[in-house]
Amino acid sequence: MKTALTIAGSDSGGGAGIQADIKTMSALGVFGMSVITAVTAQNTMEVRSVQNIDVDIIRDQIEAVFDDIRVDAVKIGMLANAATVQVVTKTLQKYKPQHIVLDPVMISKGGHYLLQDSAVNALIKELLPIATLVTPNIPEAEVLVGNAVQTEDDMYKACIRLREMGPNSVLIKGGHLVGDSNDLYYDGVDFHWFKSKRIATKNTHGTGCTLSSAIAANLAKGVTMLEAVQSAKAYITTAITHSLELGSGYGPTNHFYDLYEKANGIKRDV
Ligand SMILES: Nc1ncnc2c1ncn2[C@@H]1O[C@H](COP(=O)(O)OP(=O)(O)OP(=O)(O)O)[C@@H](O)[C@H]1O
Ligand SMILES: Cc1ncc(COP(=O)(O)O)c(N)n1
Repeated sequence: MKTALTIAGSDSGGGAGIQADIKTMSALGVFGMSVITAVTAQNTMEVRSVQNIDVDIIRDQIEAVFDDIRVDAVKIGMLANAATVQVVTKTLQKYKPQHIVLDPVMISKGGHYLLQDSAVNALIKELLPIATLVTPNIPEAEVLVGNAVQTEDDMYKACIRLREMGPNSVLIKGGHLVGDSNDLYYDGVDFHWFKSKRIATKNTHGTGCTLSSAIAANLAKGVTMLEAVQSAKAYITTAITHSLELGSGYGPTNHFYDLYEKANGIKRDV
């Protein structure tokens, strides 16, 4: 069986973070493993408190997995602070996984900081250069490139700038723009739009986590990056279309594989 490892924060509400990642990997028929960087007390409305995990324990979790189990792809989400960015980078450099999908999580839907401002520099200098793909949303792309990203033209420019910062490829997500929810991909040669109509729902908690995990799961199965993003976009679109009315805030996406299979005519490949 193919495997994928998520390095991210825990969301007690189950909609984002590690929980969304493992649900996505399971739905796509990939064996999910986890390194927990922080424990958040969170629901669909708010992040109440956060306990960052000691860097030694983060390093030990990564080493425990890699020293024993083949890892076909890695997905990185919430990293909380500079020390965590540094230990994750250093430990991954030791094992050199083939695929690293970096979702540069910064702020939750409810406005809580999930990455300290002082960690952004370490993320740019250390982690971006070893990423296979980086998947910022619009506000994250703005922080990383240092200017506004609001139009399609801005997205093209930000993709080029981000790629110069070291990752093999870039996917800027359009979920935070008005109008359709179109994501722009750039691999240094070609641009590619992954488009979908905006689905009228407030239940979009964990959409970025789900998308990046689906890309990692697809890469673990051995498809090309373009195929991995294409089918992950189909997965997240179905997951948002059938999102769940749970809680009073931003509800979670839906990971029932049968819905995805039906919507896209794809058979499970385990
Ligand atoms: N209302 C929507 N309708 C259709 N697609 C959407 C919608 N909202 C987000 N998406 C898609 O979901 C994916 C994640 O994008 P988004 O910009 O929401 O990421 P994000 O802000 O990092 O997510 P999160 O922080 O909630 O995990 C993208 O493919 C985006 O186009
Ligand atoms: C542990 C964790 N990781 C990531 C997110 C981002 O998701 P969202 O922007 O939907 O709140 C989150 N809220 N919590």
